[in-house]
Amino acid sequence: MPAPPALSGLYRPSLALLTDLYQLTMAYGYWKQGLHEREAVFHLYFRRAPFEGGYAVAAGLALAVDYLENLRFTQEDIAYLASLQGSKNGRLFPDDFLAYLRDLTFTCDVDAVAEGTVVFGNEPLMRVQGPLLQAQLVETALLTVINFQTLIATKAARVRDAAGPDATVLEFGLRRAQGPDGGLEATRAAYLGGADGTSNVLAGRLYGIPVRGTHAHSWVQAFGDEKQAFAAYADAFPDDSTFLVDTYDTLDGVRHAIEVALDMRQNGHELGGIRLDSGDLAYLSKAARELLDAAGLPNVRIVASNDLEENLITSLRQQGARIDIWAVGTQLVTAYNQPALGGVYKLAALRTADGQDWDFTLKLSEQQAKTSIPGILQVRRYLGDHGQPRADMIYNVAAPASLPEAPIIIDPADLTRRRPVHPGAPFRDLLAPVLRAGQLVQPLPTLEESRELARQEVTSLDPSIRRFLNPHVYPVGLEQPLHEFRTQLMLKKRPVRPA
Ligand SMILES: Nc1ncnc2c1ncn2[C@@H]1O[C@H](COP(=O)(O)OP(=O)(O)OP(=O)(O)O)[C@@H](O)[C@H]1O
Ligand SMILES: O=P(O)(O)OC[C@H]1O[C@H](OP(=O)(O)OP(=O)(O)O)[C@H](O)[C@@H]1O
Ligand SMILES: O=C(O)c1cccnc1
Repeated sequence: MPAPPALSGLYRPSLALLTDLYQLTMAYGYWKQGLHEREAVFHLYFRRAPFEGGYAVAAGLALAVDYLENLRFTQEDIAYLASLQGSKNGRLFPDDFLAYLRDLTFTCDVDAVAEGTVVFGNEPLMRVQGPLLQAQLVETALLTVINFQTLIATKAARVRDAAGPDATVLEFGLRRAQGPDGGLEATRAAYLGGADGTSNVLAGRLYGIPVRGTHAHSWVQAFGDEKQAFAAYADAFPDDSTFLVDTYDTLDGVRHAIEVALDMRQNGHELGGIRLDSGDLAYLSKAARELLDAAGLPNVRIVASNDLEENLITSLRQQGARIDIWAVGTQLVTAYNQPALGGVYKLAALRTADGQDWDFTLKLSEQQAKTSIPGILQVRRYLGDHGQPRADMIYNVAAPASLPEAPIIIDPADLTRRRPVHPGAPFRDLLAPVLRAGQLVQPLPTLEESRELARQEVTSLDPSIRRFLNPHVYPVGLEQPLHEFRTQLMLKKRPVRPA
């Protein structure tokens, strides 16, 4: 089944109004000042990996591109904007500006990190270069898409890592997600990050994600007794049954499942699995495994659910739990322990008025870590002998200085953290052309391909970076000349006040 990234068509033909009002008021202001065509460069990045983890998995590019390619203000959008009143009872936007918006299409260049790539704080996941009005206008939608996708893909990668490569991870979160769109898009990101399937049927239909499921407690309650309920389910799905065994007493439930499984076998069918949804999952899974094995049912798989997340899965595995399938809902789709990724979108360069040169721009902050990075940025990833990421260097592609053989990278938040890059180390640049003048350069990877990339990328990371507790900080830094340039700019912009 084809898997279209269907964000734009999902709710309405246009998502042009999926923005904060200030993007539109700034757009009008730029247009009025004649600045709307001035070439600008923005970068999208986050400052800290989520969940106090050592990395994030970049996700959402296909959805972002779908939004950008379909960015049009429809007649209805324009009519709505025309209806907005300013506080003096006049129209907020005049007709000539709305006529300009009506004809607007997205013509910027976009360079981005491929979905599934592991990424770290401060490095751009996306660079948007083009007319100031357009590059600014898309900020909010790009952030809402990339922040959420990257957050959930990262959570899923952690769950997958905890479950181990041989286990199956299912995402069961729709009912407790942040609304219909939160549920749908979380499923996409969870699959990209490492889940194997979902209970979410619309996500299956839209994104081609395998759909899986068992049955609810209500199914058992609806029948006179548990065994009867299992038999009825097996009657409906003789080759696709997983029985939920904990409605009354889990181990009694396992015994009833075994009785029905043996009856099924008489008719040439095999029970697929049982699901445990409460109690001590380590103890119960071991006890259930013993009962199933003793009954000659070693292939019946044990599914566990109940507020699972990566730390609990790690603990259950350490306790020797015999769980084959981890069904993870709420904690995954809501990113329960960190419900937002703080990705930002910052202006970093603007053409000079004569169009010949660049003004590199900076947003200062009281905290050095929050001061933005000026330039037209690229990320160079240096690799170890086995292709494993060793260090990332952010550099300015518009600065003519040639990169030395063994550059020094400097932590943007702490200039005392400097690190030479191993001379001659292999590298690759992470930001690749995606759109040129608003047109797709080449087809994007499929969701399956991005998922496979995420798996390879996460497993290529050193375990010290992957661990959940106090992970090792992966080195990310500015190339020395960029660091020096940024420092000069910071000093220039920060006024010296008398003591
Ligand atoms: N062996 C274990 N070690 C650590 N945590 C466990 C273990 N077994 C289960 N848990 C987790 O403990 C939490 C509490 O589970 P428990 O079934 O006791 O309570 P509950 O969720 O309130 O039950 P119910 O779903 O029946 O209301 C759940 O998140 C569950 O996944
Ligand atoms: O715990 P989560 O990780 O969010 O996983 C999803 C949960 O949703 C279901 O419970 P619910 O009580 O809604 O329905 P049920 O009667 O089918 O168990 C399921 O049994 C899981 O416990
Ligand atoms: O199929 C299931 O078992 C399921 C689906 C969603 C939520 N909880 C369980």
